[in-house]
Amino acid sequence: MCLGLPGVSVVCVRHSLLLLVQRRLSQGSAMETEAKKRAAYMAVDKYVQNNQVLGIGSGSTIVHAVKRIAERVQKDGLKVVCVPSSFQARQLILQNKLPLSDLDQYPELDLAIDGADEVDNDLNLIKGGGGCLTQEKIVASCAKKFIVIADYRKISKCLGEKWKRGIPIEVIPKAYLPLTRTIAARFGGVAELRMAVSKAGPLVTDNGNFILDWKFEKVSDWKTVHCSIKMLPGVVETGLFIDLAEKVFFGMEDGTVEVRERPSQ
Ligand SMILES: O=C[C@H](O)[C@H](O)[C@H](O)COP(=O)(O)O
Repeated sequence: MCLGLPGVSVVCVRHSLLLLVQRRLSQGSAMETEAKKRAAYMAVDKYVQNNQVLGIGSGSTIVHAVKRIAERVQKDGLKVVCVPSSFQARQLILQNKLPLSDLDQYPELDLAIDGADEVDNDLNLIKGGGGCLTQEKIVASCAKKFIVIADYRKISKCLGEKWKRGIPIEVIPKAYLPLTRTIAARFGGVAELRMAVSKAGPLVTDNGNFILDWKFEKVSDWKTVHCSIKMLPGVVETGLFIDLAEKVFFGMEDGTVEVRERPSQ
C-alpha cells in the first residue's frame, strides 16, 4: 500500500520493481526446473528397461531421473540396480529406495544417465560444476550407453560459450599450485582453485582432491587439450567429456524436449 507521503511512492515503485525482478527470477528457475524434469522423464521412459544396471550421475537434473526411475519401480514393477557416481548420487538412490550397487559388483553397466554444464554441437560436454567429474567419467565410461539430460541453457555451439566458470580439473591437493602455473603457461588463460561455499578454504571433492577452474582463452581441439592436461603430474581428471555422450535430451523453454545424437555415430 502506498501512503500519500513524500518519498513513499518512490519506495513503492522500488518495491514493486524488486517484486517483479524476483518474480521473473523465480519464473525463470521454475521454467528451468520444468525443463530439466521433462528431459529426465523422457530419457528414463525411452531408455531405462527391466533388469538393467544403471549408472547414476550427479547434480540437480539427475534428481528428476532418479525420481522417475523410482516411480516406475513402484508402479510398473521395474527391476533395476543403480551404481552411483558421487556421494550425492548414492544418497539419491538410497532416499528413493532403489537397489544400490557398485562397479565391483557390476563393472559393466547397461546405461549411464547424467547432467551437464554445457553441451556443444558434437555432444562434447563440460561437467564438474558441482564438483563431481572423476567418478562420473568412470561410471559413464563403464556404460554401454551414456545419455545426458539438460535444460535449454546448456546448449552451445562451442564449449565455453555458455559455461563461464571454466573447465573443472580435479587435482591432487599437493599439486594445485604448480598446476595453476603450468596450465596457464602451457595452455593460456587462468586456472583458479575452487573455494568452498560454506567453509573457509578450498572445495574438497568426494575423492579428497581439489578442483581448478580453468578459464581458457581459445581452444580449437578439445581432445588434444584434454589429453595434454591429463598428462600433467597431479591431474586426476578433467571435466571435458569428449566422445562419450551418445544422446542428449534437452528440455526446452517451450515445453518440448529436443533429442540430439552424437554426429559421428
Ligand atoms: O559436478 C556436477 C556434475 O557434473 C553435474 O552433472 C553437472 O554440474 C550438471 O549439474 P546440473 O544438473 O545441476 O545442471
